[in-house]
Amino acid sequence: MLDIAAQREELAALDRAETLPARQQPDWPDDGSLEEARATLASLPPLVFAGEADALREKLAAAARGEAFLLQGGDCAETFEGATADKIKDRVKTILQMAVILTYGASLPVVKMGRMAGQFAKPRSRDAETRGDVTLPAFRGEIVNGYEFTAESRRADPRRLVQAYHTSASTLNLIRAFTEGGFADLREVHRWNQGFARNPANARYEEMAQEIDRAVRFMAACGADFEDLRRVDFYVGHEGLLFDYERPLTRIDSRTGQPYDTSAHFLWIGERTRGLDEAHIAFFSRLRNPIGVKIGPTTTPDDVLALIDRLDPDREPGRLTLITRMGAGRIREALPPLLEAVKASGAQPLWVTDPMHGNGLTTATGYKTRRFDEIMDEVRGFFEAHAQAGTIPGGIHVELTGDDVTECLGGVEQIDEGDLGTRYESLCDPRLNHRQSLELAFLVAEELKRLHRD
Ligand SMILES: O=C[C@H](O)[C@H](O)COP(=O)(O)O
Ligand SMILES: C=C(OP(=O)(O)O)C(=O)O
Ligand SMILES: [Mn+2]
Repeated sequence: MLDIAAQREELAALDRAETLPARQQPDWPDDGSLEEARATLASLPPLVFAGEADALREKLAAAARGEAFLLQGGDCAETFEGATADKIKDRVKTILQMAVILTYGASLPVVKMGRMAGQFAKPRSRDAETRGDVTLPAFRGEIVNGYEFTAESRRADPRRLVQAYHTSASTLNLIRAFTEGGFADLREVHRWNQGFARNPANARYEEMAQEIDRAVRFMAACGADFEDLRRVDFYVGHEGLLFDYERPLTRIDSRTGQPYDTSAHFLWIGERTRGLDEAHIAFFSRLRNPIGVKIGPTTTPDDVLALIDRLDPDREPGRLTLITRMGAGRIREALPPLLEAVKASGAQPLWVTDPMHGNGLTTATGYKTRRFDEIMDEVRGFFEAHAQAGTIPGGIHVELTGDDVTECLGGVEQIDEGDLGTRYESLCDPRLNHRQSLELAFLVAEELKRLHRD
C-alpha cells in the first residue's frame, strides 16, 4: 500500500506527464468549459473497479504464456447515437459468437474484450478536412466534435467529454447485464453459430460448426454444468488518447494506493502517439491497468525494446500487450526481427495481431475500406512469423460491428466496390460486419487448431 505522500506524488507525476509534448490533442476553446468538464469527470464515479483490471492482467498473462487467447473487437469510433440496446446487443453477440469458435479452435479460454464503452477519440492523419473549397477541422471522434461537415459541428466542445462518460456508463451497464444475466449462455451462442453455418453460402464453415456441436453434446453427456456457462467475464478497452478524459478518471485504488485509469480495464497507446519522450508513454507507463501499444511496420527492434523498458520495466506478466499492425504485404518481413529481439531480451509481452490498420485503402469513389482476404492474410502472416520465431501468437484485435454494414470488401457475401454505398455507416475506419466477423473467427480457429495440433 502506497502511503498518502507517495499517492500524492503518483498523481503529481501524472500531471507532469500530461504537460510533455502530446500529439493528437484537440483544440479546445479557451473559455473555461474544458476545466468545467474535467472537474465534472473528476467528481463522477469510476466506470470500472481496479480489481477487475487486475483480474484482466492475470488473464492476459495466461494469453502471453499460450494458455489463453485474447479477442478484442468493436467499432473504430463508437458514436453516441450508436449506443442503443440493439446495437450494443448485436456487438456483444458477435464477440461472444466469435469467442466460442475461437475457444474451440484453440482449446483454450478466450479473453473477451470490447473496443466499447469509451472508444470515442480518434487520432487522424490530417488535422483538417477539405471538401470542395471548404476546409474545416478534422473529425476527431464524438468525444471531441461532430461528424457533420459544418464549422459549428467541427468545433471541439468539452461538454462532449462528459457525454462520452455517460454514454460509456450506460453501454457498460448493458454489457454487464447481458454477460452476467444469461445472454452469454454457451448453448444459445452455439445455436446462433449453427444458424450462420447452416446458410449454404457458409458451407465452408459447416464442418467446424458440426465439430463444435459434437463437442457441446459431449460436454452435456459428461454432465457439464451449463448453468455455470451462462455468464462470462467481458472486459472493455479503448485507445488512451485524450488526457482531458483519462486524467480525471484516473483514481487512487483504495486497496493498493496505486493509480488506475478507471475509464476502462485496458488502455492502449496508438501508433501515432507512442513517441518515447512524449506524454502518452510517460502517462500510461505510470498506471496499474494492463496497457497495450500499437506497433506499425516501421518499428525497429530497438524501438520495441525501448517501449518494453518504458511500459513494463518490471517485466510483470500480463502488463504489456504489443498489438502489431503491419499490413499483409509487410508482416512476414517486418514482424520476425521484432519477435527475435524481444525473445532474446527475455521479455514475454502478449503479442496480438491487428490485421485492420495496415490494410486500409480508399476506393476511387472515396470510401475507406479493407479487403477481407488481406485482413486474413495478415493474420496468417502473424501466425507464420510466430511459428518461425518460436513465440506465442496470443490474440486478435479487430474493428467490427454486429450490423449488416457494407464497409469491408469480400467475405462470403462478396461485397464489392459497388456495394460499399449500400450501408456504409462508420464515421472513421471500415468494420467487418456480423457475417465477416464470424467468418474471420472460423478462419482464425483453423489457424489455432493447426498451431495446437503441431
Ligand atoms: O482508427 C485509426 C485512425 O484514427 C484512422 O485510421 C485514421 O484515419 P485517417 O487516415 O482517415 O485520419
Ligand atoms: C487508431 C487506431 O489504430 P492505430 O493506432 O494502429 O493506427 C485504432 O485502433 O483505431
Ligand atoms: Mn481504426
